[in-house]
Amino acid sequence: MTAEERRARITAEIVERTGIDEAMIARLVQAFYAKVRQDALLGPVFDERIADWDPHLRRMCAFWSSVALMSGRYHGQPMEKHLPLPVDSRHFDRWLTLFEETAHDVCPPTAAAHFIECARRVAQSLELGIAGQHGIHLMKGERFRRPDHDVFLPHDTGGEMERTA
Ligand code: HEM
Repeated sequence: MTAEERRARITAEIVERTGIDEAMIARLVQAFYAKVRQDALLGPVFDERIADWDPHLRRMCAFWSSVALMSGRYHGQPMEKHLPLPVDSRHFDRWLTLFEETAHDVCPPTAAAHFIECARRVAQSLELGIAGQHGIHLMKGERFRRPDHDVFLPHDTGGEMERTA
């Protein structure tokens, strides 16, 4: 079996088990970013960088198709895009909360669980990468927290650049 055939087989298995298809991905992406754009913590971080949302949403559909269905549709470098962002564990927690809410609203339970598992994995690796760029090697269970003057926050919440368990 070729690598392409193996990938097609894995995709077919995920589709059969979860019911995820491109239409469900499009609904999830639309609903999630509608919430993100309204969010006091995350909205401004995106507004600063995304002028035209249509290409971003198309990229995010391709990304989720690649991650959730192993379709190979996305060709990009998310880590590079996230390293310069003024974010820390607070933003990742909020991102995941909104994503999980949306997945449960938009998808059947098995599909939601699959998306959420993938999202947690990618979020963790992005947070590890961002911490690493600041010279902090996060150990298992540790989180990346920056001083507030170095991070976008809608209001003052306190904190130093540190690891937190
Ligand atoms: C702290 C939470 C997050 C924030 C504030 C954030 C913000 C952003 C922003 C502003 C961009 C556009 C960057 C640009 O075009 O210059 C972006 C792109 C992207 N984000 Fe995030 N993000 C977060 C978490 C995540 C997570 C957890 C994932 C995956 C599960 C993710 C996946 C992506 C992808 C795939 C892109 C497109 C990269 C490309 O252009 O190819 N993000 N994000």
